[in-house]
Amino acid sequence: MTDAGGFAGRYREAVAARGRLCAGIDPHPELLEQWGLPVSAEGLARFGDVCVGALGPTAAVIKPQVAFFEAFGSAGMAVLERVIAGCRDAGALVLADAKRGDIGSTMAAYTRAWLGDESPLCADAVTASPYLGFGSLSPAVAQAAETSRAVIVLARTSNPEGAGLQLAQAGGATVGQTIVDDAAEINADGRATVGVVVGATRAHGLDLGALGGVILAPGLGAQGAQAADLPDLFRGADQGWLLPASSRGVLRAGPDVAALRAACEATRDDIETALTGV
Ligand SMILES: O=c1ccn([C@@H]2O[C@H](COP(=O)(O)O)[C@@H](O)[C@H]2O)c(=O)[nH]1
Repeated sequence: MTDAGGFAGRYREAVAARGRLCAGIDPHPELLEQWGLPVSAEGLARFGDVCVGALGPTAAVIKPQVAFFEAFGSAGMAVLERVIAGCRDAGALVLADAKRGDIGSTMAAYTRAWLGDESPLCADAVTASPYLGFGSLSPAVAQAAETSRAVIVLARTSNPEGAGLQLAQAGGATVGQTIVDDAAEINADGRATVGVVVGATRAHGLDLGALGGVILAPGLGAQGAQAADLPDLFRGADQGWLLPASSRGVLRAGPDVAALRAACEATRDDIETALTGV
């Protein structure tokens, strides 16, 4: 798969049609129970089917949290493969939230798993940790650029524990800002190959103006962030690239497919209203 505009065109098309929401699929054991499902690979599969049916045709971007599938071993990963394929077939972009990061040679193997056309886990984008050095992500960035996909790197995460590392000074800027700047440099070609994670849970202090890529902003709903916070938090950023994310806040509306879809649409509408003022 190649196209001249890279990931940027596919992403802009998806959010223009469906709005700015990344809907998370996080099958917490508590949610399986709340949905009346067994905490087993079978329950996970039924949870996944409902999510694909409800969110696949509605959300611009769907973010399965890989950890909740891994917890069930190979059976869980088989479910994840079906969820990824089902959401992509329904027209959503899939962002695998795997937060991979390792030395370059191992990163190349992770890249084959999450961004390789031949892989059953192949997604449109994957989250990555740049804390072995931004350059260690080069295999993923190169593969993403070549195949019109994206790598979304952790810059300023939504959890309070991230501050010590991400706000540390590194050569006149915070560590988080150096990640954003490294991403912006790659995105100067207009392809939006590298996005960043910036939590919506607190002021981040980053200059995102030159990023030119997705700003994944988790924290809406269960972590306490609200759509109304977004315009101020992301003032100065190109809000066309802002992609607020919610998992449990939407998933709690299940297991009824129509109710889950309505919760996804309502969250998306709140975000669009907050960002556009209409
Ligand atoms: O900084 C980060 C990076 C990733 N996440 C992930 O997003 C979802 C949030 O789930 P909620 O249920 O909406 O709280 C989850 O998969 C996290 O691993 C994040 O929260 N913060």
